[in-house]
Amino acid sequence: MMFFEEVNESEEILKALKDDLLVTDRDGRIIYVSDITKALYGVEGQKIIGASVYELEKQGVFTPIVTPLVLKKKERVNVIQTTNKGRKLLITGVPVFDGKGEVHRVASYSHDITEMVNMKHFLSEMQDEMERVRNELEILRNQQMKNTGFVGSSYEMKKCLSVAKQVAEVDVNVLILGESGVGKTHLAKLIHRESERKDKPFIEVNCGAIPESLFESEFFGYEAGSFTSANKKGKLGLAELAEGGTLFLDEIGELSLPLQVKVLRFIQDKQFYRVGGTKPRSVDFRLIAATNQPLEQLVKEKKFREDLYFRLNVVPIRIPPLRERTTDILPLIDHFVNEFASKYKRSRILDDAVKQQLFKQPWPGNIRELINLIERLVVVSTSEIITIKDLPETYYLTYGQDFIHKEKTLPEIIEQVEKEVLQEAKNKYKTTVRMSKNLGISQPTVVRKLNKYKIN
Ligand SMILES: Nc1ncnc2c1ncn2[C@@H]1O[C@H](COP(=O)(O)OP(=O)(O)OP(=O)(O)O)[C@@H](O)[C@H]1O
Repeated sequence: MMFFEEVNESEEILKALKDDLLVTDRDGRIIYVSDITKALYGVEGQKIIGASVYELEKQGVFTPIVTPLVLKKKERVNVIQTTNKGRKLLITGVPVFDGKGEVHRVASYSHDITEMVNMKHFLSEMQDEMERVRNELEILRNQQMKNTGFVGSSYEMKKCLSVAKQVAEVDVNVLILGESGVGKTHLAKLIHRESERKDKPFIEVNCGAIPESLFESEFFGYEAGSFTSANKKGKLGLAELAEGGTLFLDEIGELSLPLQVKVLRFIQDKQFYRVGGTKPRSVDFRLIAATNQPLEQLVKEKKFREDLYFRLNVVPIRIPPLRERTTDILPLIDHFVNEFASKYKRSRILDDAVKQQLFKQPWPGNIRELINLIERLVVVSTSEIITIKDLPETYYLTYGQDFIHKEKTLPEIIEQVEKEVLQEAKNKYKTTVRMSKNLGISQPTVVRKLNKYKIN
C-alpha cells in the first residue's frame, strides 16, 4: 500500500516538472514515457510504448536520439533534439546500471527550449540590426557634421567666429540671429564641433517646419497608444535624441505662444513628459537657438514670451547679411567654384567681370543664394571660363537699374558705391598710401573711410 502511494507520488512529481521523461531498455525499446509527449512529438505517449527509438528516428519523430550515445559513453549525455513538430528540446540521457555495471536502462528527460532558441536567434538578429544601425548613424552623423569649411575673413565674421569659439567651450545657451541663408546652422554646427559634446548628437529641430498639432509628439515623443494615428509602440522625441549633445532649435520665432510655454519649461528643467506619459524624463543637452525674425520686436508685440527670450539670449551672435560684409563675397565665390568644380569634375574659372558683377549683388538669399548660383554656373556653362553671358539675367542689371529697382535713396546709393569702390581698391592696392594715390584722395581720408565702412 505504502509502495503504491510512493509510485503515484513520483508520477505526480514527474508530471509537475513538465519535463518529458522517456525510458528505454538497452536495445532502445521504450518502456516508459510520460504523458506530455504529444505536444512535442505529435504522437501519443502511450502509443509509442514498446517502439524502438531507432525506428522513431528513421520516421523523423525526433533526431538525434540519445540512447546510443549513453550506451556508448556510459555516462550522462546532453543533446539538442529537433522534433517533427519543429520544437527544439534539450535532452539529458542518463544511464541506469544493472548489478554487473552494464547499462540496463537509459532514462532521458527533455526540456523544451524552442522559445529560448527563438529568443537567441531574435537577440542575435537584433544585435546585427543594431550594429547596422549604429554604423549607418555614424556615417550619417559624419556627413551631417562634415566640416565644409568656414569662409569668413571680414571683420564682422571674424568677430562672430571668435565669440562662437569662446562659447563652444562652455555649456551656455546661444542665440544666433541673422537673415535666411547667412549661415546660422553652419555656425551652430561649428560650435558643436568645437565643444566637448562633439562626439554626441547634433539634433536640429526646425520649429517652423513641424505643424503645431504635431510639435509636442515630435519634440517630446509619445507613449504607446497615446493617440490614434500614433505608432503603437510609442516614439522617442527629438529632445530625447539630443542626449549628451547639442539641441539646435532653428526658426524659434515661429513657435506659437502655447508651445513657447512648453519649450521654456523644458529648457529650464531639462525635464519633460512624453505625450501620454506620467514619468518625467531628463535629458542633458546644450541649447542653441536661431531665428531670422526680430525677436526683440516680437517680444514688444507680445508674440514672443519675454521669459523665453531671456532664457535663449544668454549669448547672442548676430551674423550680418552678405551685403554688409562684402569682403567675404569673393572668397566665398572662390570657395564654392572650387567645391563644385571638384564635385562635378570640371575645371571652371569665373572671369573678373563676373566676379565684379557678383560683388555688387545685394544677395537677399545670402550664402545659400550664392551657393545655388555658383553651382548653376559650374554645371550649365560650356566653357572653362565663365563669362558675364553665363550669368542669369537678374544678376546683370546695371548699377543704376539695380539701385532704383531696390528703391534706394541717393545718399544710400552714394554710400554703397563708395564702400564698394574702397573695398575693391583695398583688395587691389593693399596699402592706404597706394589707395590714396590711385583714388585721388588723401591718405587720412582713406583711413577714415576704411574705418567708417569697417573695411580692414
Ligand atoms: N561661413 C561659411 N562658409 C562656408 N559656407 C557657409 C558659411 N555660412 C554658411 N555656409 C553655407 O551656406 C548655406 C546656408 O547656410 P545655413 O543653412 O547655415 O544658413 P541659415 O542662416 O541657417 O539659413 P536659414 O535661416 O534658412 O535656416 C549652407 O550650405 C552652409 O553650409
